[in-house]
Amino acid sequence: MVSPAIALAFIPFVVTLLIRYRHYFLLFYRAVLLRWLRDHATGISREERAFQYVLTHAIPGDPQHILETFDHWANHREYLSNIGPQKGKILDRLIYENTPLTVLELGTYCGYATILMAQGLPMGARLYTVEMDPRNAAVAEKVIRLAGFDEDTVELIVGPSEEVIPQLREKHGLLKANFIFMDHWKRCYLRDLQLLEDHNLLAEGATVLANNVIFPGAPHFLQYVKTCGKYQSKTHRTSLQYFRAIPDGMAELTYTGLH
Ligand SMILES: C[S@@+](CC[C@H](N)C(=O)[O-])C[C@H]1O[C@@H](n2cnc3c(N)ncnc32)[C@H](O)[C@@H]1O
Repeated sequence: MVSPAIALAFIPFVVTLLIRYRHYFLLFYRAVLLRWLRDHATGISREERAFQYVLTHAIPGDPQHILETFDHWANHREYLSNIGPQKGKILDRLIYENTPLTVLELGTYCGYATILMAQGLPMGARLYTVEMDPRNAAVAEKVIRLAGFDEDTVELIVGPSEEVIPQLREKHGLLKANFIFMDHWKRCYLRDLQLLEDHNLLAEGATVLANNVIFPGAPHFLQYVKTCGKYQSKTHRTSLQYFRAIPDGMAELTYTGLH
């Protein structure tokens, strides 16, 4: 039995923890608890609820307005795992600077970053986006088509990246990617980068942008890109999507092919 005196001594420690990590607790509350409660109350997923809001508030065929409507929902209603406006600016600038003809996104979610990238692509470019959760993919498909992008511009592939990547060339006609946006589960980053290398799917000079390398973090991935000799890399320091108080970053790699 813990004596009341010892229990009292822990109170300042617990209060300090609560204050110090309050943004992470708030994130847990918004992203996990609230989501769970509302999923049960409404019987539909958070992503489907966000889509219904977008459908009734956004202008069809206007990708920018659709992005802003998602941002409004995520800021004022429920948290979403979209890349969000702050990191979106970095992604938008890199697409503009690189003018890639073939783009691969790993982790489509609701299609937010997909339409952000698609709206900046040069004529004739093609974007492949991979999502393993069929419910998220169903939402993304509707969002991408609502934004006005057809199958020739954006192809959504439903399946886990480890199964899809080896089939990209034969089944989907992707010869080499010039721009890769990695935004799926962080533990898959290293494995999938090596899969892309092994299947010779990275064009020389290709840009790889990896999200959330600080929070939740992808240490093995970062260690590999720094030591393998195949990439030049830098980190864009920013904050977690829709949570300015939580530091995060995106790693930008340039594939040199040398090792
Ligand atoms: C952070 S969200 C992606 C956000 C999206 N890129 C955006 O900014 O709009 C991560 C998504 O990756 C998907 N995912 C996770 N691991 C995956 C894998 N191995 N293959 C394909 N999709 C995956 C999840 O189902 C989830 O929808």
